[in-house]
Amino acid sequence: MMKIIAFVGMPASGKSEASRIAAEMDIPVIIMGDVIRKEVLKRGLEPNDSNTGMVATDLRKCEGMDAVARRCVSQIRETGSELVVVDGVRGIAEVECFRQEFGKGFILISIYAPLEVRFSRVQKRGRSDDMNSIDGLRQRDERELSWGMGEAIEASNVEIENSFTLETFRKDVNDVLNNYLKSNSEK
Ligand SMILES: Nc1ncnc2c1ncn2[C@@H]1O[C@H](COP(=O)(O)OP(=O)(O)OP(=O)(O)O)[C@@H](O)[C@H]1O
Repeated sequence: MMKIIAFVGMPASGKSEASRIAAEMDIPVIIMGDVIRKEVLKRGLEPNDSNTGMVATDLRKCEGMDAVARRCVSQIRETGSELVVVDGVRGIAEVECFRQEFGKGFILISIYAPLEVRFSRVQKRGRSDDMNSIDGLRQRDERELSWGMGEAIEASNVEIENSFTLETFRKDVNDVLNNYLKSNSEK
């Protein structure tokens, strides 16, 4: 059975870090945001932050909350890989779409780190769209939750805590992914 693993979690919980670990293990990673960037280019727009946000909202309005997930399904199948990681699941509608498509082969992993820990990491990350106060991060959390992130986290099959060192996290993610790689090769 084809296995699809997706990471979900609050902003700066460590999802990109987890996907990077998968890529290092030579597992194909499908980035949901790329679907939106592709659509931005198709519409002849400049791929900046505001256009990306606008197109993401528009796609969901026109085609439903699972629009981006549905566009990813064919890309996932085209990899021809038995194990694929999907980066960027944000809402329960997307989880339902993948569950419907891949059944028990879809595995959702939530990543958890407390607000204060995430904020200190955001400050170190210094990404242009990052917030510069803990209230800013709290507002970002609220926005994500209002789009169904809370339900998606609740629907996860496994939780990985990322409150410790990066080394510990990398080992934990590696162990979980290896488990699924192994259970694939046993069949
Ligand atoms: N255990 C850790 N110790 C120290 N730094 C960490 C740890 N885990 C992640 N980080 C760092 O914290 C920052 C946030 O992590 P990352 O970008 O992976 O989060 P994300 O969930 O993808 O965030 P977003 O939802 O905002 O895109 C990154 O700079 C990452 O390298």
